[in-house]
This record gives sequence, structure tokens and C-alpha cells, in this order.
Amino acid sequence: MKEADYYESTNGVVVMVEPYSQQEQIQQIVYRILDANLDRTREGLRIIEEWCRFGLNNAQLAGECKYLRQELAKWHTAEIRAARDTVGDIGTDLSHPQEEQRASIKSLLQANFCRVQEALRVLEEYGKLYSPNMGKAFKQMRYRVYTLESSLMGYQRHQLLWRSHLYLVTSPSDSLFATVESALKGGLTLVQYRDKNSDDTVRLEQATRLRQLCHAYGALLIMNDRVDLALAVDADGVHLGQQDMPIALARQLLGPQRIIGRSTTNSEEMHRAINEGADYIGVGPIYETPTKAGKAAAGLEYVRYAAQNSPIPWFAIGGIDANNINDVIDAGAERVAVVRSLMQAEQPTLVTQYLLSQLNRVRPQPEIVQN
Ligand SMILES: Cc1ncc(COP(=O)(O)OP(=O)(O)O)c(N)n1
Ligand SMILES: Cc1ncsc1CCOP(=O)(O)O
Ligand SMILES: [Mg+2]
Repeated sequence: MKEADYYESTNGVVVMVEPYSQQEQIQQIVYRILDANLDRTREGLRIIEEWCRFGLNNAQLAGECKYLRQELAKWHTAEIRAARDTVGDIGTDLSHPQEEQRASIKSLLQANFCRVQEALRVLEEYGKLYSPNMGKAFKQMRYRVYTLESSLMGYQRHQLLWRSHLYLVTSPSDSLFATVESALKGGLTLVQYRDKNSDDTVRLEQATRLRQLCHAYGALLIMNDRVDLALAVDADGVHLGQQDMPIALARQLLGPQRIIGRSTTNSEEMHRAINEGADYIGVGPIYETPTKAGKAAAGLEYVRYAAQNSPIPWFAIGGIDANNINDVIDAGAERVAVVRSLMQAEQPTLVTQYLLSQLNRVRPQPEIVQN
């Protein structure tokens, strides 16, 4: 039999309290942990779902969040809810300074994925004390959330690629970071780190800094030539030339979420790259350029061909600057990539803004002649 505790309430009435057995106390604690983490998971998923729904208009991703929330609700039984003791919870006032501010949607999403995954892990472990099936259910859910995270982050990446019209390919420079940051301030959203001669230690260090910089501005970082370095610095993708790694192999190593670009100089290379699964192509060199000395120009004719035939984003590249960009645009280009125009600019922000303004200009459609 339980021993009763007696205490006198404020109005003088003596109340008898049946204390919990030690086992019951532990059960109550487990219920509280389950209750708090079921709530935490549901809230985190709701935050992610709102972005999938309103930010991305993606019914499939939003649907997956909703499905997971509904699965969670099935485990949130009355006995677990009844254990809630918000007033007695010493954790409600604890918060980390990083929770008070989020630098971007990406960091907001990442923080919430982290929170959901942690909470699911807690549910998995403590759930085993509640029922063996609970442990299994939350383990499966945790894996589904990992898949959701990688689909969502991959989707965001590809969306940003499609929205990008200007592409900066870097060249070695003492002011590499200042130049890139200045262009990012002008609205640049796509950067490729290209350094053909430095040691890998330098490349790793610079590309890591560039990835941090680009992500802080909500831009993508692509690594030139090297799939291994792209993975090592957690870049958003890789750019491969005709002599670089085959796209299929790169895809195996990088997975579906990262971006793979391919250089093309003619229609045959263009169709091959598309069939092999490139996410975008470089089209050029349009003009001869010292940046790729000795490489013959493909010319504006190839721009016209790409404009008519490429179903994936393509970037005209090679010798493009503020003076000739409109010729390239008039030949059908909606996206261009540049090295010197930005790397050698005195004011990269202004040049970026100018190039983007030309690319974003609404062009009059060719007049339809009625007979
Ligand atoms: C956007 C873009 N287009 C083409 C290239 C050229 O790639 P590649 O032919 O592999 O030559 P290198 O850049 O490796 O010298 C590119 N880098 N980016
Ligand atoms: C990397 C590359 N691939 C085709 S042209 C080119 C260089 C373009 O450089 P720039 O914009 O300075 O002419
Ligand atoms: Mg290359």
C-alpha cells in the first residue's frame, strides 16, 4: 500500500495526497519527455511545412510534412498529454541566442530540421520504454525526415539555379573574397570557384570561405572541375568540362540534390550533356577570350541554337562584358557567365547590377506580321 502524505492547504483543510510509487514517478517523467518531444517535432515540422507550402508552392513536400505530423498525433495519447506540467518545467525559459535570430530561410530550415531530428531521436529512445512499436515508428520517421531534408534542400538549390541569370566564374585574385562579396551585394546568386593552379590546401581553404560567403548571401557555390573538392567543402555542385569526369559518375558521387554543369561548344555536345543528366550547360566560348586562350569561339550562331533547343538552363560564356552583352541577349541568351567582367571590375556591385538589369529587361517580342 502507498504511504499517504498529508499537508495543510491555505484554507486550513488537511488534504491527503497519494504519492506515486517510484515506478509511477519514472513513468510520469517518461510521459513528460514524450509529450514535450512530440510537441517539439510537430512544431518543427509545421515550420518546415509552411515554407514548402507558401515559399515553394510544393504540394508534395508540404504533403509529406503533413503526413508526418498526422503520424505523430497518433502517438500523442491522452495519458501522455496528461503528464504535461508546463509550470514545473525548468526548460521553458532556456533559449540559445541563435534561436533569437536567423540569417536566412536556409538557416531557419536547417535549425528546424535539426530540432525535429533530435526530438525524434529522443522519442525513439524513450519511446522504447513506452512501447516497442513506438521506438520502431520514430526510427522510421527519423529516416523519412532525413529524406525530406535532402529533397527540400536539393529542390531549393535547383530553384535558385533556374532563377539565376548571371554567373560569376572566379579567377585567382588577391581580392577574391572582396570581389565576390561586392558582386553578391549587387544581386549575384551563382558563383563558380575556378583556380586551375593552386594546391588543394589553398583550394579547400578558399572554397570553404567562398561557400560560407555565398550561403550568407543566399547564393550557390559551384566547384570547377573537381567532384572530390565539391563534396569536401559542401559546395552546391560541380562544373565539368568535356575532358572532366563523366556526368554519370559525378552524379553517383554527388547524388541527385547537387548541381552538375557541363561545358559545351556545339549542338552535339549540348544534346549529349542534356541526355547525360546535366542540370545546366555552359555555351561558348561565344567570343575568343584570354581567360581560355587558344580556344576557338563558338559564336552567336550557337547562342541562337541553344535558345531554340535547350530545355535546361544555359549560360553563354566567353568574352562577354557590359559592351557586348546586348548582342548576346539579342541572339537569345537569358543567362550569361563571366570571369574578367567582374573579377577585374573596379566596382563589381555596379557591374553586377548593370549586367542583371540588361538580362532582366523585358524585351519586346518580335512583331507578328499579319497578312
Ligand atoms: C559556366 C561555365 N562554362 C564553361 C566552363 C569551362 O569549363 P571547362 O571547359 O572544363 O574549362 P575550365 O573552366 O575547367 O578551364 C566553365 N568553367 N564554366
Ligand atoms: C572558363 C571559360 N569557358 C569558356 S570561356 C571561359 C572563360 C570566360 O572568361 P571571360 O569572361 O573572362 O572571357
Ligand atoms: Mg574543366
